[in-house]
Amino acid sequence: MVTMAESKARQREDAKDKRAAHSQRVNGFPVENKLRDMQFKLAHNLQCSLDLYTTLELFFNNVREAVTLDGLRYSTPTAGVEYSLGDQRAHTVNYNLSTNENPLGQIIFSRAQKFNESELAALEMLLGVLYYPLRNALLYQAALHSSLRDPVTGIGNRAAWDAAYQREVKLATRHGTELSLLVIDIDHFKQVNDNYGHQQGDKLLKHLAKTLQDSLRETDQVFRYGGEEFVVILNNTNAKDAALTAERIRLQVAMSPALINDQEVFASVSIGVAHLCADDDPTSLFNRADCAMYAAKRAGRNKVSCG
Ligand SMILES: Nc1nc2c(ncn2[C@@H]2O[C@H](COP(=O)(O)OP(=O)(O)OP(=O)(O)O)[C@@H](O)[C@H]2O)c(=O)[nH]1
Repeated sequence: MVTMAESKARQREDAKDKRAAHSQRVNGFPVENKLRDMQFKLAHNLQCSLDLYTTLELFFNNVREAVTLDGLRYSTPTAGVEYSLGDQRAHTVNYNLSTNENPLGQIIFSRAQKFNESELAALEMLLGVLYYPLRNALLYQAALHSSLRDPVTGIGNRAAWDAAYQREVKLATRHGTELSLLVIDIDHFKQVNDNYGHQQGDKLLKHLAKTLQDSLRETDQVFRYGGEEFVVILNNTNAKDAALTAERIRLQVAMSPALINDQEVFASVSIGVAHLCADDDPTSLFNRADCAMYAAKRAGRNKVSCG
């Protein structure tokens, strides 16, 4: 049997529970307390990585727990990043992000239905948590990028080459796919330095890196190995096509003068080609391409030789 006092107390408790439930969710949408918990959880999760793409994925997945979203697009022209997550839909909301005047890029949320005011407020609250992790991820990416770039030519440096080469040989060996390698050395480069000075020599290196990149497919990878030597990894490329590619590069270099001290200076390159065989490892493949390059030099320069 329930007394009158007990019944009143129970009614008071029920009303309290209802108010609490209401403050957690209105029309299926989480409000203040819940959002604060989500902000806290998001801030915690975003501490887990300095990688830009992981940061954006964590953010997207966490925000989706608070607001229904189909897609997110992030772009920053300054860092050359464009990244999409989920499915992009008709209704979008854009935010330009910055801290202390430093641009951090643009985020576009999208979904099939319109966003309402309280959802926009929630997105903005959660975006507030993203600013500093995003800034740190961008700084980390810039540091990583510059540690792997050759400052003279802007292409991958020796460290980038080492990592990429080991990885590509391992992958090609494991999957049984074709892989070829070019070792490219500028002919008589010392004369350019001697005649025009080191700064102009650097200009020629830059010009050559661009000519190489323009002569290759996007999936080919070109690096400055050191000094006036470049290396190119050709994925999914057999020996015959690698030799044709090398010949195309040789001709392109010979036909594209660099502008040095307002004069057109023609350079040439000697190229060694090697194709990955069943019993090759990264060192043996490289040595064959390198020896072939020296054979091309001995044969008179401005030549392609296959090892
Ligand atoms: N400007 C400039 N010169 C460099 C750089 N790195 C190496 N060099 C120069 O590259 C030249 C290489 O000379 P060598 O090894 O004799 O080769 P080469 O003159 O190209 O002759 P061959 O390779 O035999 O055709 C040297 O003068 C180096 O100082 C660089 O970053 N910038």
